[in-house]
Amino acid sequence: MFNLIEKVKDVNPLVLHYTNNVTINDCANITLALGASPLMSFSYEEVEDIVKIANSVVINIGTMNSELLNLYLIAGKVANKYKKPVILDPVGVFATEARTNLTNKLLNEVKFDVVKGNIAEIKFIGGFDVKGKGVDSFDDETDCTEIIKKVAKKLECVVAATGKTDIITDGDSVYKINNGTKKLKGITGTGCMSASLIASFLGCDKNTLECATMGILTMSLCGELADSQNPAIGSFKVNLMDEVYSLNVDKLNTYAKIEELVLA
Ligand SMILES: Nc1ncnc2c1ncn2[C@@H]1O[C@H](COP(=O)(O)OP(=O)(O)O)[C@@H](O)[C@H]1O
Ligand SMILES: Cc1ncsc1CCOP(=O)(O)O
Ligand SMILES: [Mg+2]
Repeated sequence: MFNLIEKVKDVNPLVLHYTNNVTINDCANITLALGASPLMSFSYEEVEDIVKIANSVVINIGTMNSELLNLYLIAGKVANKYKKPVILDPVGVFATEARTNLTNKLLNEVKFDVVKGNIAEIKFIGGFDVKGKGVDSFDDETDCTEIIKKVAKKLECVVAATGKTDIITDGDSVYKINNGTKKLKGITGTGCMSASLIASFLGCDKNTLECATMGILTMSLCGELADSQNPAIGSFKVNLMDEVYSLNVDKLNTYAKIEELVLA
């Protein structure tokens, strides 16, 4: 699986984003740092043409508005039509009824390959009680593996839930990642950027579970490495980008704290 870090650079997939206007620039830059090509769009006019040329599609509802609701739906459906892998980031799904309704509509009408959110967002989609505020999760205390597996079974796709321990599962096999640093919560967009990383891997390989795992591992591990000298928060963000740019198989072999649980 770690060889995907080289494959993504060789393939240089085109990663189409329908994303929020808070972290859009960071998503573009992290995609480039990993070795893929970002493309952002807010246009109805080009959906069909632009999805056709993309290798993968991100739909992130973070700053949705009434004009964008249908765009996300159309983009998702066109991605399905052209068999392009598509990932949903249901940012703040638990925060407002409008976000909940949009997410439910997307999940009902689009077949997603991956749904990625923080643990509170994913638990909420599964119908569980959550601890969160706005776009942030405070749901880190207990092991949520069984809950996240249930959500993956319900959604019939790979689910990636981020937190102190990241959990990635297709409902049967599970990867748990114990890299990371609290500082990743101190800058906005580390969740959004994780979706960009997953989509970059999805654009170059067919193993959805491994691509999702590598996307989350890249963020958590690079965050940990970026924090090794305890930099202040602004420098941490710069270091994070540098670590993603220089991540390789050797570093993954040395530092990844990843556990695989396979169905007995
Ligand atoms: N308490 C924590 N300790 C270490 N890493 C964390 C912690 N919480 C989140 N992370 C990491 O931060 C990144 C973003 O996750 P998260 O903050 O859950 O997403 P979001 O930004 O969507 O809310 C992930 O790589 C995750 O592993
Ligand atoms: C703060 C904020 N508000 C709307 S979208 C957004 C960015 C959320 O980014 P992330 O989910 O990566 O924390
Ligand atoms: Mg998020």
